[in-house]
Amino acid sequence: MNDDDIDLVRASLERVRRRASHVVRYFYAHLFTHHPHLRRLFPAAMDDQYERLFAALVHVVDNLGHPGLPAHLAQLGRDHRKFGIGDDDYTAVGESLFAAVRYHSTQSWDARTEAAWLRMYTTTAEAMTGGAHSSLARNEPSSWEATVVSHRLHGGHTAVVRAIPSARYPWRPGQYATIEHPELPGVWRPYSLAGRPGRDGVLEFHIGRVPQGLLSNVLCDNTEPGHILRLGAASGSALAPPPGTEAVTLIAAGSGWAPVKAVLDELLARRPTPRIRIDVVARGEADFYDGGSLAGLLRAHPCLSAYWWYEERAEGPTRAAERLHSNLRARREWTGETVYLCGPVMFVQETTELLHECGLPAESLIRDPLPSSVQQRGHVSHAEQFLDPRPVNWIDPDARTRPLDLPAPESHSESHPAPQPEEQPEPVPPDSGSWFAPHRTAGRV
Ligand SMILES: NC(=O)C1=CN([C@@H]2O[C@H](COP(=O)(O)OP(=O)(O)OC[C@H]3O[C@@H](n4cnc5c(N)ncnc54)[C@H](O)[C@@H]3O)[C@@H](O)[C@H]2O)C=CC1
Repeated sequence: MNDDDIDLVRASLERVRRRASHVVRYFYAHLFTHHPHLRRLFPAAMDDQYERLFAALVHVVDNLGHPGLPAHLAQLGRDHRKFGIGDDDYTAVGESLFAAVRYHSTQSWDARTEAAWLRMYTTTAEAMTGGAHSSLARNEPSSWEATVVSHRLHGGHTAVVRAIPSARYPWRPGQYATIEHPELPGVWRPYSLAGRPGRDGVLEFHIGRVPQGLLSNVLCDNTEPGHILRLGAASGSALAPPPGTEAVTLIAAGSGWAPVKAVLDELLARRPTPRIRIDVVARGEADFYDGGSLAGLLRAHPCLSAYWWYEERAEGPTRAAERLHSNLRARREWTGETVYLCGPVMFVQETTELLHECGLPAESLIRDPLPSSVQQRGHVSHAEQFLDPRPVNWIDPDARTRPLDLPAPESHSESHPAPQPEEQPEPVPPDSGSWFAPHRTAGRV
């Protein structure tokens, strides 16, 4: 497809974007009417699926022409083998997609637009089926069964689940796996792989509870050793900093610690080992659920220093992040440093902006690998978000409205001294009260 095609498809999608929820409902109605056998591939409750489909479509269209898109689609096709879909099903999906966009485009749909959509969809489907065929040629399973060997729930909100797959499960630090639980057939969600690949074959996942969430809450509350989960192929980029990196800062908030832990394990196995600083942001002092394993690593590796940032009682939920940000701002030297960052979407975005302001080059920042379809929970227009605001994913909604009357910012640490910036950090501005604004909604898995 050429640049004209890309422009036509983007313009056409932009026109139907504000009616996203109608488009996806029409799409599924069309698909299930004409191909009823495909209904079994989807969960019983489809609400979340509506958002995910449109977000995935927007993600592809936004990235048309990007050199990384074919590899991403091939990986998606490999992962879609877990649904048991064949090449013909891609044709069926394409027909329903065109029908849905055409129906909602009314007068703006013409022969040129249709031809551009056809070329876009054919290229996309070929890249996905190509990925599925190569995976089949390598004799990979279409999905893996994994038996839960341990389950620990921390602070009532984050579970560390360890499971052993029935066959070798290839993955690299920074990647994620989609999981299906027997209690929720057809509901798949991605979770980062933590720990080190290959050591004992056991896979580790950190699952945060999500208000009104489905799979995350079942994995927190109704999962125990012996349960069998199903996993899709490991996906996403392998994100460890390049070999030869001398200084690395790893920043994790909440269960964003999972991929950071995997990257950390890989870095610690390197010789020479880089100098590593870790900043962990958590809701409260007791809420860093994996402190025990980090404390062990700190004792064993002198190249490592770690800092805990957490909210005090009665503080707003972004105060720990603000204190970390003041500290990052006060750190003068970013040359030669590689930073890996993972956590709630808004936290990642704000920290990214701050690091760039501090002079960290864009290429030195490695960010959360989760695809935007997962992070953004639906790429809808501002108007639609305003009319249908998403819940803010915070465990204690009242905490957001408490007045903030706080002492000067300070940092907290365990095992190692608190970071002492050379200069006083800038005072933290009072909470602007914008926590409820729709654009600040944090995405969750
Ligand atoms: N579980 C996993 O495998 C992975 C999870 N993630 C993401 O990490 C996040 C972790 O969620 P939880 O553990 O529930 O984290 P959380 O909700 O407990 O947040 C952790 C900390 O991040 C800061 N924070 C939260 N929202 C913020 C905001 N809007 N602005 C500034 N700072 C904010 C707060 O200081 C908070 O203490 C989720 O969004 C998830 O999508 C990312 C990659 C992997």
